[in-house]
This record gives sequence, C-alpha cells and structure tokens, in this order.
Amino acid sequence: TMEKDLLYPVTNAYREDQKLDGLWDFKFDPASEGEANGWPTGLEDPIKMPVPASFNDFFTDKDAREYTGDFWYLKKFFVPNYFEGKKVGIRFGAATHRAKIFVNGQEIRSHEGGFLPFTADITDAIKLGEDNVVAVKINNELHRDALPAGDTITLKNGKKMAKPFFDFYNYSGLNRSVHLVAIPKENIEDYSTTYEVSNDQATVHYSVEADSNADVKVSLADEDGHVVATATGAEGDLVVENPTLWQVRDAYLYTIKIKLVQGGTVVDEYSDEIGLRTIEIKGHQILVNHKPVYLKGFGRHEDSIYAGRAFDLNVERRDLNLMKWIGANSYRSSHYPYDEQAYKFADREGILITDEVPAVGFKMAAASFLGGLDQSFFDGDWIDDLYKKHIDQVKDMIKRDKNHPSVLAWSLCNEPDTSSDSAVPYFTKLFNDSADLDPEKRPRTFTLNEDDTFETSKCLKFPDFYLLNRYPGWYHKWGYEISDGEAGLRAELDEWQKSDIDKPIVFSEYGADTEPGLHKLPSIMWSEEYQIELLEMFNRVFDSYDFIRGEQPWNLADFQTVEGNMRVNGNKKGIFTRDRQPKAAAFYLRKRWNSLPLDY
Ligand SMILES: CCCN1C[C@@H](O)[C@H](O)[C@@H](C(=O)O)C1
Repeated sequence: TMEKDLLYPVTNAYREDQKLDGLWDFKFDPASEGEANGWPTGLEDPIKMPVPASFNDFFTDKDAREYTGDFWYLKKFFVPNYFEGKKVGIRFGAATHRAKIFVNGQEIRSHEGGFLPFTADITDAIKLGEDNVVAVKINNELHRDALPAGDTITLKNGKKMAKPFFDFYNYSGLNRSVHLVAIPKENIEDYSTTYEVSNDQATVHYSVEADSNADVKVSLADEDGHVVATATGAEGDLVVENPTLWQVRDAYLYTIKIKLVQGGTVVDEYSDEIGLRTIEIKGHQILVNHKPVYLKGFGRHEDSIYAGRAFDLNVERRDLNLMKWIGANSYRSSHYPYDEQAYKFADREGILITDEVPAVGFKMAAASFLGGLDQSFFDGDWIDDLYKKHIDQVKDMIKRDKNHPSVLAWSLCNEPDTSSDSAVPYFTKLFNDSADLDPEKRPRTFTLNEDDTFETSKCLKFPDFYLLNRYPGWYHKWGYEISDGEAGLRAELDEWQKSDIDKPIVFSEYGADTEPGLHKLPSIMWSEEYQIELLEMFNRVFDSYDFIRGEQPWNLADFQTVEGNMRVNGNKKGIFTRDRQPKAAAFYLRKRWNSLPLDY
C-alpha cells in the first residue's frame, strides 16, 4: 500500500503530485474534544495558518506560542475525475510530533515521529470531481519514550508545558509540505542503488520493488539527457564507460528512469537523480571514490525566524552559499532528518551529509539547565517503548534517504548516555537491527559527548567512525582556564592515539556562544574575539592528530531554544547569526578552510 511508500512525489505521464501548501484552517484543542465534536469535517472560528510552518512564532500571546497538546489543521481540496482508477494519497513531509489523519470525516491513519514523511492512502475515502476535506489532529507533547526525548508537565493553571531534554525549541505543526498524490494501481514502490566506480568505468547495481508483476525497464541518462546505459529486470547492473563521478564539491548527477511495462504498454514510471560514487572507511580515513576526504562543515538546525522549524528553500539556498563561501564540504543534519529537498540540494552542490535521527536527549541533558534527567537514561522503565519508536525512525530515515549521493553516514543517536552498562544492550540491538537497512552499507555512528570519553564510554565498539562533541572552553575550563581545556583535550586524544582503535574521529560539536558585535581586547566569553580563540585552540589540537578527519563546529547559525538563564533568545554558538550574517569567526574559518587541500 502507499502507506509504506517513501519515494519523493513526482509528476509525469502516470503520476500526479499537487502541493496542498498555503493557508489551512487551524485551531487548538486543549480539551482534546475535537474528534467527538465533528472537527474532522470543520473547525469553528479557525485561524488561517501557513503550511509549511511551525505555528509558534506567528502568535503574539505566550499561551499560544508555548501551546502543548492537541491542535488541528483542516483544508478543502479538489479531486479531479482523472484520478479515477489511481491510488490517491496525501503525503505529509512531517507532522510534529504525531498526527491522526481524517478525510471527509473518516479516520485514515496515525503516525508517530515529527521529522519523517508518511502517506495517508485516501483512495477509498475521496469523492471524484468534487471538493473533499482533510483534517489533521497533531500532538506536540514530549515524552521519555518518544523521539526527541523530554517531558510534558501540567502547570498549576492547567496549561501543559513541554520540557525538552534537548537544546532546540519544540517548534510544532505541519513543518514540511503536504502533497496530494495519485499513482497507478500497478506502481513502483521503491528502488535502491549501490555502486562500484573506477576512473574508466562505473557499475550501478539497482533493485526495484513494485506492487505489480509487470516487466521492469531501467535507463540511465547523463546531464545532457543522453542515455548511457539500459537494463531490464527488477534487479540488474547499469555499466557506464568513462563515467563522470559524483565528487565532493564537484557534483555530477545522472537520471535513473524506471518503467513498469505490461504487455508492451508502460503502466508506471519513476525517475530520480543519482550520483555515481562510493563511500568507505579505511583505517582512520574517510574515502569518497577511494580518495581521502577531510570533513569541514557544521552542525545545523532547520530553524529560521517566522517559520520556526519549517523547511524553507530560501534559507537552504543561503546556507549552502554560506557553506561554499566559507569552504565547507559537509554538515550533520543535527538533530533530526531534514526535509528531502535539503538532501536533493546537497546532491546537486556536492555536500556530504551525516543523516541523524531525532534520538536526542537520551541522557541527563548535558547542561542540566535544560532540566533533564539526573540518572542514566537507559535504566528508565520507558526504554522498551522508546526503542520501538527509535528503530522505526531509523528504518524510515534510511529508507527515505538511501539514494542520495550526499548521504555519507547515519547518526543513530545524539549523545546517548553510553557510560552506563545499561546502554550496551540497547546499542547492541540498535546496531544489529540497523545493519542491513542501507543497501550501500554506509558507516553508522552516533555522537559521544564529554561524559563519553575513551576511558568512560562502554559503546566504542559500535560506531564505524567517531563523532565527538567536546566543550572545553565553554561548558568547562572556560575563559582564562581554556589552556587547561586544551590540555585535557590533548590528554584524551593521546589516549585514543595510544589505543588500538583505528577509526576516524570527526569533531561534530565544539563552540562558544557569541553575541554579534560584542568586542573585547583581551577577549572575554560571549565576545567575537573569544569565539575565534576557542576555534584556534581546537584547530591547534586537530592539526596534531592525523586520525582526526573532520571539524564541524557548533553551529552554522544561531537558533531558537527553550528560554533559560543560559540562553539569550536562543543558542548563540552560530558562526553566522540567525539571519545568516557572518560573525568574525566566519572570516577566520574561511581563511583556514580555503587554505586546507581537499584531501588534507
Ligand atoms: C555536549 C552537549 C551537546 N550539545 C547538543 C546541542 O544540541 C546543543 O545545542 C549544544 C549547546 O549546548 O550549545 C550542546
């Protein structure tokens, strides 16, 4: 059925993709009375709410901005007669954090997880040639047994409040586009590719899944539209002579076109852009097309003013230009899978992405000002329920993103509490259950924070390469004490160096909150000078160890968080401001990164 189909929608001679973006009716449902009171077919006194967008920052009153609980979106949509005989669905790019879908008052399906797509199969609920109505009941509460982890409390005044165990604002709503899709009854459900490349030849091993026993015909065209290889069968090889490989910061995309042919007639077609490249970890090197790559880039957030967590193509265009300007070649989709368009964009721009599931907050929140737990997260009684959601979202992330050349690796968790024995069985299961999900077998990893050092972590055998989040100079040994911070960092890396571990280390987080325009000589924390001094310290350390194969400071840009006595209208560790203008550190990093050779 369509409900397991994660292929990105396309319009062609057999398929239709219509966006339902724009203004929807919106209404909070604090008493959770909507289902029993006819809200699936109409909302009383609704407000007009943009989609895609988080609802939070549009409001002027705090109760609305901070609203936690149930809330509804509703929209009329027309179904044309020519959808007759097709499978018809509504595909949500994301509904944060969980949703129940109704069409014409009929409950269609529910979905858990606010950062991955799902399709409601509405074939049997629609009226052809007429207006129909879709209603979406969303809930944005946080729980310890859900992703991202947190709590929801009820204040004495009866209002609910989200308490994240993570450092980004709980922006909620229909944060990504909504598509009305129509596909043939006999349809292509999924495809995957793996690669072998050399300079004079590349082989694309493909496999196609279809809800049909029709014949499969596959072709591969170059950027000029010339067909360079063809094959038949649900599985097969496309061999390309003298290929143009997809390279980091030098992308080249081929178009794979898959057809289902029944008795000589084409019944379905799906095409997509792919990159001919391989990813390997060899010793302490990360290799793309058998050549070492040194990662330069950032942790990011899908975050901007007005739209909150909504994917915004304008912001993405600007962010990719900033990354090219500064000499970056990679980023981590911290702390959740981003909108599909981000990966398509990175495919085109030759940027490598470490793709991360929203398994964040699975530990005493690093800085307890977030009000996290003060126990080992994995001793909780919520772990079994949590794991089901965790592996489900790992499966969907890999199924959704597996065909992007930009995807370098999978980050299965952000800063779990790996220094406790109870983490080991959890990670054993997680790495066993995710071992075969990616046909390309790309590296799997998770980030290790200050408590999870070479000595203390019990889970160092799992990752294929290491992502270290380290904050000397900010959360400890800060200010004038930073020299001790450097000494501590070097001591830990000396341990890694002496060990028999022969895997790459990438620094996936380090940085300093910085108020743009604050200058001080000599520096103090929060000044632009201090942010540069902290980066200089880390870069001195990185240049001392050849197994460090990447530097991704936190964060590309300032972003919104919960309010707190350690946050000044959000997190200010951005190298750029939230409106994407450079702090002094941007010019420092640009100088460093543009002077490093590609295979540094
Ligand atoms: C070691 C803490 C991990 N890291 C997580 C990230 O989400 C936060 O924004 C960042 C910070 O506090 O700036 C810390």
